[in-house]
This record gives sequence, C-alpha cells and structure tokens, in this order.
Amino acid sequence: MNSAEPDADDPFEEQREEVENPMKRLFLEYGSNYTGAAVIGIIASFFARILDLLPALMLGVAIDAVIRQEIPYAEAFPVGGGLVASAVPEGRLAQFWLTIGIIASAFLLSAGFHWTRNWGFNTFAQNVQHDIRTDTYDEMQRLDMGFFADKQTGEMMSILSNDVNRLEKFLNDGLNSLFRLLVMVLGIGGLLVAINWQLALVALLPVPLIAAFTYLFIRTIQPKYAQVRSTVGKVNSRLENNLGGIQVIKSSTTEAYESDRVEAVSKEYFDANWGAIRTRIKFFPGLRVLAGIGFVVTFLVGGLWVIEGPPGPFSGDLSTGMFVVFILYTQRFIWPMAQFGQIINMYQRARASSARIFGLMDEPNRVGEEPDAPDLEVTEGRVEYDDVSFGYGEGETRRAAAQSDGDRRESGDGETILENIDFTVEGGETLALVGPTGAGKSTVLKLLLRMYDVDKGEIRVDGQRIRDVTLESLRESLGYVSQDTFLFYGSVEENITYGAFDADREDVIEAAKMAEAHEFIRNLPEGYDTEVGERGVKLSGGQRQRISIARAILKDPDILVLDEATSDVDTETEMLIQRSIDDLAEDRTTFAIAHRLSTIKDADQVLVLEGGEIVERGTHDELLANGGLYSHLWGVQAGEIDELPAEFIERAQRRQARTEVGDDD
Ligand SMILES: Nc1ncnc2c1ncn2[C@@H]1O[C@H](COP(=O)(O)OP(=O)(O)OP(=O)(O)O)[C@@H](O)[C@H]1O
Repeated sequence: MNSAEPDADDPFEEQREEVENPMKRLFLEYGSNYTGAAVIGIIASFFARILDLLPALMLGVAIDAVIRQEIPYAEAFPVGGGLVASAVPEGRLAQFWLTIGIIASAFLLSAGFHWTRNWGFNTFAQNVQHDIRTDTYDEMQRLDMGFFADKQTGEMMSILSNDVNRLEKFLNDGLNSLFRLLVMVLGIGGLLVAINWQLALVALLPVPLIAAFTYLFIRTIQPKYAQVRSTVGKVNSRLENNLGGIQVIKSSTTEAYESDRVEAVSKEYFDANWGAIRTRIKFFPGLRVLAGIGFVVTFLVGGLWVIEGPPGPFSGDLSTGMFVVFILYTQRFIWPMAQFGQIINMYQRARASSARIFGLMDEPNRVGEEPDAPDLEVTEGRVEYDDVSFGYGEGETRRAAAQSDGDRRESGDGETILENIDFTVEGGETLALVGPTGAGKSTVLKLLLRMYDVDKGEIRVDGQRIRDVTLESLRESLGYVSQDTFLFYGSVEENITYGAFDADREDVIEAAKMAEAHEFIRNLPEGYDTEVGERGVKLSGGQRQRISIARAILKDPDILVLDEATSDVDTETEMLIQRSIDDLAEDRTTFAIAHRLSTIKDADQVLVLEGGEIVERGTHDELLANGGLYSHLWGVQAGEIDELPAEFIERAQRRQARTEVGDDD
C-alpha cells in the first residue's frame, strides 16, 4: 500500500512529507484521551455483530429441530448448543416459542449494543475531531506572517475543515466498518466452517477474488479521486476569488469573462468526477457478478447435498436448516467484504489528512520566543533600531547569508527591503516616516511588532532586545493602526473593544470621541450596536479607519504605531483626528507614517526613506532647509512647485527599473 495517497498540487506537500507515522500520532496524541469510549464502542460493536448473526442461525435450527424435527433441538446448533441444552422444553410448540424468544431477545439486545457502539465511536471521533481542530487552529495562528503570505486562505481553510472532517469520518465510519468487517468475516467464516467445512470452502471461494477485485478497484480509482480533489480545490479558489472581488467584476463588466472561467474550472471538475464515476459504477456490478457466482455454486453444491447426499468428492451430512443458514450467511458475507476497499480508501485519505495536519502543527514558527523569555518592561518608551537590515523570504536563509557576506542585496532568496536602518526615538517622542511608495516604511513598523524578524541588527525597547522578550508583552505595549483596516463581523462596539474586552461603554465612547468617530457612530441605525458587516463593508473606508484608531486609543498602549492611520478620511476630519492623536502622542512614543506631510510636521524627528534606506533625517524645519527630497515633496504638496525636480523623478525611475530587473531574476 502507498504510504500516502497521491494528492496532486497539494500546497502542504512539504509539510506532509516531514511527518512520520501520522496515524500513530493521531491515536497516541489524540485518540488516547478517549480510549474508554473507543473500547466501549469496540466491545459493543463485537456483541452487536455477533447478535446480528443469531436470527439466521435460529432459522436453521428451527427448520431442522422444530419444522422438520430431524435433529434434537440442542444438537441442531453447529456451535453453542450446550448453552441452551438445559433450557430446551419438551414439545414442538414450546421449542418454537423458545426459538422466537431467542430471536426476539437477539434483536432487542443487539439494538442496545448498536446504540452503545454508536455512542462509543461517535464520542471518540467527535472529541478527537474537536481537539484536533482547535489545536490546529491554535498552532496555525501562532505561525509567522511569512507563512501566511505564502499560503492561500482557502488552502488553510481546507485543512481546518476538510482534513479534520476526513479524520472524523475515518474514526467513526471507517473504524466502525472495520470492526464490522472483522467480526462478520471471522464470525461468519468460523460458523460456516463449524457447520460444514467442506461446503464452507466452496462458499468462501469468491472471497480472495473479491479481495483482489476490490484492491484493483482502489488502485484504479485513487488517482482519479486525487484528480477530483485537486479540481475541487481549483473550483473553490476560483469562486472564493470571484466572490471576494465581486465589486471589481461588476465595475469592470467582466461578468461574462468570469462566467467562462468558472465554467472552465467547473468543467475540469466535471470531467475528473465523471472519470471516477465511470470506474466506480463498474465496481458494484462486478462485485455482484462475483458474489452471484459464489451464491450459485454454494446453492448448487449445498442443494445437491441436501437432496442426494454429498456430491463428488464431498462427504458427511448437511441438514436442510444448515443449508439455509449457509445461503443466508453467504449473502451477508459479501457486502462487508466489498467495504474492505472503502475502508482502505478512508484510511489512506485519513493518513494524508493527518500528515497535513501534523505537518502544519510541526511547522516551525520563525518568529518565536525562548521558553523562559521575560516580559517587556516599558519604562520610558525609548526605541532603538540598531543597523537593521531585512528582506522578505526565508528568514533563516536570509539571516545566515546576511551574517556571512557583505552583499546583502543579493543574499537569501528575496530582495533586501531595508538596509542599515539606524535611529533612536526617545521615550515620548514622535518619529515620522515618509518616502515614496514601496520605500519600506510599513516594513520598518512591522519589524517593531515582530511580524517578521530582522535579518541583521537589533531593535530594542528601553534597552531590551525585542527578540528576547515575550511576543505577548511586546505586542501588548504597542497600539497598531495598520494601513489596511480590518473589522471583524460584529457590532461597532465589539470592534472597538477588540483586545480590550473588559472596557465599558463609557471608555468606548471616550475612545471613539478621540478618534472623531462618536458622531458618525451615533448616527448609525443602532449606534454602537450596529453590525458592521463582513470586514466592515457597511461602513466607509474613513469610518472603518476611525474605528480602528478608537481601538488603538482604548488599548492605551505605551507605544503608538500609526501606519497611514488617517489616509482615508477627509482633510477636515484628519485635522480633528490629528488633534486627538497629538494629545495621545504627547506623552508616549509614537511612530507615524503619512503621505500627507502636513500631519507629521510637528514630529520630533522625520526619517525620509527611499529604496529601503534612510536618505534624509531631521525635523520638518531642518529638512525643509536642506533642500532634499523632503523639501521638494513638501513643495509639491503645499502647491509651491508643480512637480518634483527631474533628478528625483529619474532616481525614482532608476529604482523602479532596478526592482523590475530584480523581479525578472
Ligand atoms: N509580505 C511581503 N512579502 C514580500 N514582499 C513584501 C511584503 N510586503 C511588502 N513587500 C515589499 O516590500 C517593499 C516595501 O513595502 P512597504 O509596505 O514597507 O512599503 P511602504 O513604504 O510602506 O509603501 P506604501 O507607502 O505604498 O505603503 C515593497 O517593495 C513590497 O513589494
């Protein structure tokens, strides 16, 4: 059997391949917590299946001992006759009632055992599913941003939902079918041999054929199923992308184009599925033919045996009742055998799923912390960037390369985004970052939040290296308003209190007032209880931004980090918010990125970034006096000059060209 099913285009193949014995881990790490339920399920399953066999056997006994009266009642049992011997009454009718009683009790008891079996297996499977889902999510959300940038949301959703569900299916249906198969095959096989081993050989003749046929079927259908799964993934990604971008589709009137693209992937899915269906619909008729041959041959040999005595090489007796039992059991035997293939299939899918799940759980967090890391203690709020360089990509490779060779721009597997960033912000001061788009301003702030780790250099807060302290304490002391405002589905208030859950309504209103959000929130249909819609779609960009500023204000952090926090609001509102931010920034360290330079002109220090390097630094007045990039940007924004001087434009174009060449590489 393959170690794992082939899964075309599995985005988690790398993680999956690293995992050894995923099923063993599944049972040891998760299953072992619910062993009690599993054992109860297995035992109940065993008794339920055995009891299921009893009515057919009793029919045979009744035919021989009660209806035809050929064999004494207790002796008519091929096995276990001794158990009832002392309870067998005299008289035909009494024996008939005993038979009915045994059959009825078997049905009743078996119902009880089936209930217990279902309870046991479901308790086991549902609990394991719940634990795995929550643990996988916990591990996933701890991973660094680099990991999330590489994977699509749909792909991660498929682990949390499809893969976890597949495990549940195997642990419940798969194990259940497996035990049924075992008990049926061993139980029926044993009984047939006990009744008449020679006829049993005849009846069991199709079994190896059925096993081989099923195995062949699995081998043929598996790659087709893998194909189906991969095309399902494509359909889902397409739909997810299109629904997310529905506004762009409408405004670009590309509905027909998108319909064609959806049709194309859906057709791919259709073809793949049809391929699998063609194979699958041949399987069951094939199985029926094999089972039919077994039935006919058993009927033929058994029937002749009953009518004329043992045919050909056979010897011994066969009663009519036991012949009937043979026929009934042969029928019951075939279908569990047919499930054999499905069980293997389920096992292999579950194995691939648990390999993906454990692979994800084992994924190292590149932005980690030492187990005994102390909490960050902010005293003054002094932040130092000490010769920091950074590039997106594999952190480890990049860091190693950055330490060993001087040419960092080419090092690692991605371009160096920040180079030799060196500055200090004293506690309570405001530092502004300005510069052209793509210069690396947001990246500077993301490094402070440890969304990524620096490749070279250090960042310190009050003398403590941010890499040495706990992530939680670091991020708790920072209030971050990012460039892309994200609101959760929920009410306005829930979004403001996010992360400061015990804040009361008054604090929320206070924060909203400071963020200039109170007025518009009051005018919403349900005020602070208004639902904002998915990602906050029911609000305008500026309104969303003000809610996220209120969120940061409510948190009352030691250090405020504002990445174009007011880019989406009108100039008037911006001025109002700016006043609040100035109050807020008064006594705390503040980082601010702004394209509108008027908002940062009071900053204690302005850094001008270009192509990942600091090209100018100083206060607004100093930079104006300098006559460099800043002063010209200011000139353009203030309407004093129409456009940047040629030298700056040429520089920007050169930088652009360099990036494009880099991209081609
Ligand atoms: N997650 C990422 N993975 C790879 N590259 C990235 C990632 N995020 C940003 N970059 C690249 O890093 C560079 C700097 O981006 P950054 O967002 O820091 O610029 P910025 O100065 O803040 O720009 P803007 O003013 O447009 O917001 C860009 O070239 C961008 O393409």
